[in-house]
Amino acid sequence: MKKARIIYNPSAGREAVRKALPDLLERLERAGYETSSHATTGEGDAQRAAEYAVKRKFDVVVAAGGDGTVYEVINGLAEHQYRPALGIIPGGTTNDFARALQLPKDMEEAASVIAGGYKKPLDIGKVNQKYFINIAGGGTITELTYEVPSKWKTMLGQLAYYAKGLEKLVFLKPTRMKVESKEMTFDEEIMLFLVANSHSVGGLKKIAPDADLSDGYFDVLAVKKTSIPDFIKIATQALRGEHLKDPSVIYFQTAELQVTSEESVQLNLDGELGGTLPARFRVLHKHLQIFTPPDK
Ligand SMILES: Nc1ncnc2c1ncn2[C@@H]1O[C@H](COP(=O)(O)OP(=O)(O)OP(=O)(O)O)[C@@H](O)[C@H]1O
Repeated sequence: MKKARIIYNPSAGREAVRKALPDLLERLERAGYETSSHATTGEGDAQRAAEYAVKRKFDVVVAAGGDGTVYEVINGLAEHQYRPALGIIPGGTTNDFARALQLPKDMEEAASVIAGGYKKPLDIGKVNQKYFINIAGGGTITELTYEVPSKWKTMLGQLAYYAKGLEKLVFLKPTRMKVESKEMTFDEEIMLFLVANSHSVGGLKKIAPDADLSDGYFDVLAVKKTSIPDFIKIATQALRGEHLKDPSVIYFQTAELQVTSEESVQLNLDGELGGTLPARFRVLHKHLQIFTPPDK
């Protein structure tokens, strides 16, 4: 019998996953899996739980929670030779990656996607000794995701991110960064820097419109130094995916890049604080088998 383990964050999404867990387990059992679960206890625990699942040769690991839980689980799986297939249950506040995969918002329906058995080999990103699957970023505006207090998330849900974003905009300042790759090299003052594996982050579903999770490339987007009103204009255009023609926007594809700065720049990996520059980014092509809705 195939073994599936659900690693879930009991505090995510106002305890939504904790409440749904019995139904999620039952859905997988009906699909023929022997199931077990692990409730995470705090930072780093989902990664340790994923490493345990690798060691015990589970067939499937399910990350149930928000993007932070998915990020930790990926980091527990990525560097091993044997890697269980990954299922995702969107139970967090924003669920960017689940959205990029076009998973159903309803957790039981997302469990049915895993039960359905259709999966694809997808790319992930490696940066220094860490891994990400959705989007990595740098620049003061990207600090907002890990600076949102969890109390705000409980009270406001996704609005908490917009509130923090507005606060960050007021203090937005450019950072000088040097980006080097085979395809493009620049040394500029940057308002926002993104290395996208998928096309969607936050409410911006077309921020990296050409990003494809299995093409072997990152889509790199940088916004050069602008005034705050111009930055807001570009952000508004990004809602419709119309920001790429702005002269302040640099956009290109590459499988590998090196980023350095003389300033202290924190890296945002899938919404979590993931170390600082300098950083070397590399695509690990089709590195993880991930359950998705079948192609239409
Ligand atoms: N039992 C727990 N109690 C409190 N915090 C936890 C617990 N388990 C994990 N965490 C923390 O929660 C973070 C991840 O939260 P997660 O992304 O799953 O949910 P979220 O914050 O509601 O959603 P989103 O990331 O989409 O905003 C982890 O980085 C970890 O530090």
